[in-house]
Amino acid sequence: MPLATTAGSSTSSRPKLLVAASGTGGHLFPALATVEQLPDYDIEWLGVPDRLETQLVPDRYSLHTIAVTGFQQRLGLGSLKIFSRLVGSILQVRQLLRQGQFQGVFTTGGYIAAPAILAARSLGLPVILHESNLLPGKVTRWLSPFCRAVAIGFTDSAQYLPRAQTVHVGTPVRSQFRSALAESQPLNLPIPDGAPLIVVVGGSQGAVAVNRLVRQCAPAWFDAGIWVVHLTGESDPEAKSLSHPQYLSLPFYGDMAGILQRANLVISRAGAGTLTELAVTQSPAILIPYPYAAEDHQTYNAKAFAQAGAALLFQQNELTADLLQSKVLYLLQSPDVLGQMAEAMGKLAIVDSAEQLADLIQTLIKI
Ligand SMILES: CC(=O)N[C@H]1[C@@H](OP(=O)(O)OP(=O)(O)OC[C@H]2O[C@@H](n3ccc(=O)[nH]c3=O)[C@H](O)[C@@H]2O)O[C@H](CO)[C@@H](O)[C@@H]1O
Repeated sequence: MPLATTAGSSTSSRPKLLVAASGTGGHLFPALATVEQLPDYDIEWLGVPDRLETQLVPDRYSLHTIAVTGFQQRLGLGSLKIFSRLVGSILQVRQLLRQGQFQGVFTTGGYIAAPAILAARSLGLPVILHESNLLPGKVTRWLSPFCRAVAIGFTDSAQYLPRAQTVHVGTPVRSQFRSALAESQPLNLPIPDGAPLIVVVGGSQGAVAVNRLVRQCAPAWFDAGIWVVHLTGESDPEAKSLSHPQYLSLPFYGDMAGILQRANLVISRAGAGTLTELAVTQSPAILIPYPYAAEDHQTYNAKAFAQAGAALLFQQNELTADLLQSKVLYLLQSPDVLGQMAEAMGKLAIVDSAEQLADLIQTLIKI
């Protein structure tokens, strides 16, 4: 498949950086937050043709797309196909890097990182990889020795990357989070001032199983005067099945900084992006890791937050509606406990992570 580009490349004497970030909000938002801090760089993007980057990137940067898929555990015909596709995509990225005269690559991991790292390495170009999860993904573990530096979101990730140059920077959050911290803006949602508020978020794609549990619990919460903002994701067929004056359901919401800051309690999956945002906004949380995430990596993330006292952790298979309903009621009636959790969240925050990562890029990738 040929390399596709959505906008013309620019030519200039500024350093040129190829950003390889693709798939989910968890990969894209930290990358966008970082490059916002690199105004002196010419940025172009590498992604795939059918994921979130096609919505988030083209307005701001040229997006080049290639066809790559995930890596399978077992060897077989499928993996041979993936391998030959990988070789093809390495060649495409090599050509892009050479023709575009890029000085280096910045990637947030995942399957797009493999051809990007290998192509850059074959041309002797520096790569900086950011890994937001506590348990680094496979591509990060395999290819981190080829990167000039691996910036990590959790200090404990370093133990899984013994042959990499790791630097702990946390995970960058969008600039909306930093401005919300500086001065809180009114929310564009009709929630009365002072009403207790639960926000439910299932990562950038929503979480159908969590949504179902929340809808079962919600009537008891409404009776207790609690409001619920439910970010359902786009793919929940029952997303519109509950209606109540204290209930707002949205497939996706843009002002995450505002809503998380306003929440008394957040019920969430345990993707690294959302966890970082919860820390920055000091929002106490109940975490329900996505049970089918690669190598159960969300449980590793969630455990770090639970052990710090910032969140309660429940595995989806042990969490009944009764248990969730009563935990939430207990927490919302225990302001001291919520206060301690919020404080513990704040201690996990690295608010200037984007700046730290941008500094690292500027030190290692220049003309
Ligand atoms: C299912 C899965 O494997 N998810 C992974 C994916 O992130 P995934 O995108 O699923 O989840 P994350 O929590 O990392 O990020 C979600 C992002 O979407 C934003 N958001 C969400 C809902 C909404 O309505 N509006 C909105 O803006 C959140 O604020 C956050 O910035 O990559 C992350 C980084 O490798 C991993 O930690 C996650 O485990």
